[in-house]
Amino acid sequence: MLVNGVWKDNWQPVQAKDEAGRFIRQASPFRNWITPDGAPGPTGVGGFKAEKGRYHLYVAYICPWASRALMARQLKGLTDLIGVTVVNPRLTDQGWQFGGYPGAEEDTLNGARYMHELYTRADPQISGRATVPVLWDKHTGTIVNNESADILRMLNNAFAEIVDEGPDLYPEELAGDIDRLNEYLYTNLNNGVYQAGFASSQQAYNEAYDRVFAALDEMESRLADGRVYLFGDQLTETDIRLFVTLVRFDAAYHGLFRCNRNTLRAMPRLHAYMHRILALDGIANTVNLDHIKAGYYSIKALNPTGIVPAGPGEL
Ligand SMILES: N[C@@H](CCC(=O)N[C@@H](CS)C(=O)NCC(=O)O)C(=O)O
Repeated sequence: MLVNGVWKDNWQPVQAKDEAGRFIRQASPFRNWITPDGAPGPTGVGGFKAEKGRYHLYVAYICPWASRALMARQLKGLTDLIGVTVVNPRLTDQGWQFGGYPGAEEDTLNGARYMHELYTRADPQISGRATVPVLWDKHTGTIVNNESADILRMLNNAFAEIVDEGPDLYPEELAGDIDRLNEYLYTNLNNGVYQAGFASSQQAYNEAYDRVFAALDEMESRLADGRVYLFGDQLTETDIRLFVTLVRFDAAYHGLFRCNRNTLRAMPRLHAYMHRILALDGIANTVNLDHIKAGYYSIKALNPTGIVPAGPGEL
């Protein structure tokens, strides 16, 4: 991680935890928004007007948070407006690296070798982890935002005056319900699997495991009335947020993170729901099973040998 702009290479063992051994995720420092006219968004400062070719996304296919942003870019028809660079799925002592793995790309935009170089370019004194996703502004040479919840929401309408495509992922009439279900799913499932995986006490693991499966059971029941998506016929950002965890479940969380009461495949409605979303136009391009497995199983603190399991071969 970065400390006052300098990289300290003990990345892996230093996951933050509370007194009961529960994994704590750090808050994202860059919280500006792209808006149609460059006015400030809900957080941060203004100056980031929606323009074709001005912004770039740095992502990892292994990463569920980055994949939220990739999915929104795809669903909202923004692939020609916002470029993407995919990092190497295997974590190094210097964090995320560019190139050096099939499907990983060099940083032709900024010429960085590691993601942390972009963070210090944006803020030479920065402290913290150099996470993905990063939404980069080519005009000012800085990070607009590195919080996937913000990026997912801003891509829903920031570019609406240039490209008006895809479903409304945050319809006004559902906003309250979406916010509530997002929070529930984040706490219990999206972050819950990480809390199970990075727990450093039995108690912390047990708590997280119970919450993960309670949430999965609840979502399986929610789909029992035959609804297509979580809120009915309309795909929303909550579906994206659930999907990115489901699509990694059998390949990474079931084994590496010990969320092993059952596989996702054993939950027929959720499994079919996951495939329904995977089949949407362009979404399969945002999912790379090889990167997911190679990436998660490269976390040395959890898998010192680095051996990547052969299965599951398909989702
Ligand atoms: N709150 C952030 C979390 C992003 C995050 O934790 N990304 C992970 C990959 S899945 C990462 O980059 N980890 C590198 C690190 O922690 O050093 C978001 O949702 O955008």
